[in-house]
Order: sequence, then structure tokens, then C-alpha cells
Amino acid sequence: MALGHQRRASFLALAALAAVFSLLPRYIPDIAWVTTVPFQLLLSARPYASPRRTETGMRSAPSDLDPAVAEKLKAAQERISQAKQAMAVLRNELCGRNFFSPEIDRSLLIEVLRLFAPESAKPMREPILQKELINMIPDMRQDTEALAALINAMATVRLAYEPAWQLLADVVVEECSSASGRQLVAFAWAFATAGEPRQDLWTALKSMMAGKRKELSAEERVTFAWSCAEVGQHALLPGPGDRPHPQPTPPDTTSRPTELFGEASEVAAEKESRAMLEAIRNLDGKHLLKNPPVVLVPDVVTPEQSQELIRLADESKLWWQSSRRGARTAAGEDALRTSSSAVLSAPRMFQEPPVKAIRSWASQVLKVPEDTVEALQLVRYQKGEQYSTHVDWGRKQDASLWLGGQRTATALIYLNTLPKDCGGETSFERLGIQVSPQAGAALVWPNVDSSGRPQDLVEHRAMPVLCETQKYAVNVWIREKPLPAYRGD
Ligand SMILES: O=C(O)CCC(=O)C(=O)O
Ligand SMILES: [Fe+2]
Repeated sequence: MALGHQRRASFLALAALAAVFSLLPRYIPDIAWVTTVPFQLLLSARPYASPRRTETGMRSAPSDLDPAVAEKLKAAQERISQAKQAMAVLRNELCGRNFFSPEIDRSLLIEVLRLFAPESAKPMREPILQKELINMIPDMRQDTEALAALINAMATVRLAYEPAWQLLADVVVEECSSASGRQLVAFAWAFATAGEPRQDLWTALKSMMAGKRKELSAEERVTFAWSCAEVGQHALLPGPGDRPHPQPTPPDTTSRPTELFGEASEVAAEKESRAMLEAIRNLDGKHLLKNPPVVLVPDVVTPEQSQELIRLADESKLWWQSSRRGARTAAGEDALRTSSSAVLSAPRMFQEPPVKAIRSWASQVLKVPEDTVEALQLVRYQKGEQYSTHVDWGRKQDASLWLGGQRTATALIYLNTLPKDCGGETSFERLGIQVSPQAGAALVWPNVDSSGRPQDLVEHRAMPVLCETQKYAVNVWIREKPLPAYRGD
């Protein structure tokens, strides 16, 4: 018993040390390797870790090997060993729990999965983790708390491994009628962050929520509504006799949906809309059109700030295929988006100097409070990628309207210049405007008219990028009202 306490105390001390070390590389980039050392210690100090945890199952390399081959072999052995240790931690945290088990350590899960999240939106290819997840998830069927913790951690690190997400969705659809309202919010947030559009999943989540919505705090309701909105679902419950809709759910006038949160208004408040139009008309920049005002403001961010923003998204592995989100054209049809996006929504992102600079610029020049500025969304287009014609404002089924009201304006800041003939222009066909990406400049336009009505006229598209140079930009969307803080790590 005493020994157990000692081990737990030393584990906690090492966990604190690991946390400190894991922050260091953000400030001293060349010492990223240091973090693996405390992590190894952390894994080996975990009180319940298996005694076989350091075994790799491989013999050590014979000494007469070519040094380059020996080096590679050693690296492979270490990788396998680390993967096995990490898997032991996942299993110990999540499987076979009972009443007496300690609380699941969510930050440990996140750190373990972070080791395997690839650099960008690319799929996770670690076979040991793939196999373990597929084996583990069915064992967790009855344990909604463990499922919620796992999918939350997977969403937080943007772990892109489709079979695991599909299996989790199956388990949630089939087994989770006993989930609490709070757990349903956790599921919804995680699946929305992963951009999971499966209709059966969302129908199940919403109908399970029907009996539980009274358990929720206002913040949890908003998070659930936001999650629905993220995947193009509205936060209404299908009424009796409703047929399943193809994704995304079109407005349904034939059935009488039972209200979960009700419908929000598409129309923005007149005062805020009028003030926004006035602010855009007064911007210092190149006025491309008078009505509605479309303005190109130069030098909003420096090349260093642009680099830093991209680095933040890369380093935190935030890139995510945008195509699964429910973007719409002005006529309400599906828009095609083949680019990747990265939302800087984690609380720590709001402390990063370039993020602060952009938010404060938007707030100053557009004369709005800073908490009406959405979390910045970076977009990246590789050769051939595009975003077809769409509007940035939300329809009344879009539950994100509950969060901060309508998107009254967009400021799209280009982070790099595309060479001539490389495409990638932002094109407003109805207004006859086409703008080529120019580093540091912001293209600003209103999404509503002066009475607050959303405008079809400002529909726009990102033309396909035609060269190897990637296009980077950042969407700064202004809402009518202050936004609650998003959840995440
Ligand atoms: O990349 C562009 O030029 C436009 C991007 C855009 O319209 C959007 O992300 O909503
Ligand atoms: Fe847009």
C-alpha cells in the first residue's frame, strides 16, 4: 500500500515534469527531443503499467550490422516499444473499469494520442494503434464514460483514422441510450470536431438528447447546438413519421419537428448590421465596390505573423479536410470544398501574438467587441483544390446562429501571394469581382444588408489553385453578438 502511494506520488511528480517539458519546445524549438524523455518516464512510472511494458519482443541488433541499418533498426524498435507502451496506457485507462477505478486521466489520453496524430489532415498510419483501437472500442460498449473520454481525446488531437471513427459511431448509435446529457454533449462535440456527417449518428444523438435536455447547463446546450451546426445539422428533433434525409439536412416543411432548441433567426439585428456596413465603408483600403462595399485592405499582417499562424496550425496538427463540413450555396445546395482548414479555437491560441493582433485589428477597424470575432479559421489549398460558390452566412437551421447570431461580415486575410496564372482567386460572380491572393491583405465584405437580411449577392468561391505553391488564408468572421468560448484542449 505504502509502496503504491510512493509510486503514485512519483508518477504525479513525473507527470508535472513532463507537462513542463512538453511546453518547452514551443519556446525553444530545437529541443523537441527532450519531451520524449519525460514521456518515457511518465509511461514507465504509471502505477498500473504492465511489468512487460518495456519489452519490444525483438532481439537487439547484431553488432556486425551496417551502422546505418543498425540505426534504422534501433529507431524502429524504439518506435514499436513506444507504441506498445502507449497502447498499454490507453487500455489501462479505458478498458475493464469498474466502480473503484480511478477517474480517467483525459490529459494523459490526449498526450498519448498526440504521439500518433500525423502532421496534417493525413490519415494516422500507426498499425499498432490502428489495431488496438479497433480491438478496444467494442470492449468499451457498456462504458459511456470511457467512450466519451476516448472520442474526446481523438477529436482534440484530430486523429484521422476513419475505421475507428466509424466503429465509434456504430457503438454510440447502438449502445448509448443510457448516456447522460453531459456525455451526449461530449459525443456531439467530438464527432463534430471530426466532421462526422453520418445521418444515423446525428439522428440518434438528437433523439437521445430529447429526454435529457433538461439536465444540461446553458453552455452545454450551446455546445450541442454548435456541434450540430458544425456538420450541417439543425438542432431540431425529427418528429414522428419523419424520413431520414440525405446529408446535409434540407429544410423540411412537410413534418412538424419537435423542438430541441428551436430555430434561430437568420436576420441580424438592424443596429449591428447598419454599424457594420458603415465601418466597412470607412475602411482604409482599395474600395472594389461601393454597394455592397467590398474593400481590399493592404498590410494587415506581416510575413512573420503569417508564417507564425501557419506554424501554429502545423505544430498543433490542426489541419482537417474541409470537405465534410456542411457548406451551402445561396440557394441552399451543397458546396464543394476540397481544401483543408484549421480552426484556432483552443484557449491557448487566443494568447498567441499573431492571433491577438488579427482579432484586435478586426475589432478596431470594424468597430465591434473582440468576443464577436469567431475563432480564426485558416484555410489551405494545394494544387487543384478549391471551394465552390457559397455564402458565409448561416441559414435558420444552422444552430450556430444560437451562439452569436448571424455572421455580419467576413474579413479574408491572404497569408501569401500566389504567382501570376496560379489561380486561387476569390471570385464574386454576381458582383463581377475577382481578387488574387496578396500576402498580408484583407478582403472585407458584409454578409447582411443594412436591415440585417443575409445577402445572396455576396456569394463567392475560391478558384482552384493551379500551381505547386499552396494558398494560405485566414477567415475572420464577425458575429452579431458575443460568442461563448468554444470547447477543446
Ligand atoms: O479562399 C478563398 O479565397 C475564399 C475562402 C472562403 O470563402 C471561405 O473559406 O469561406
Ligand atoms: Fe467564404
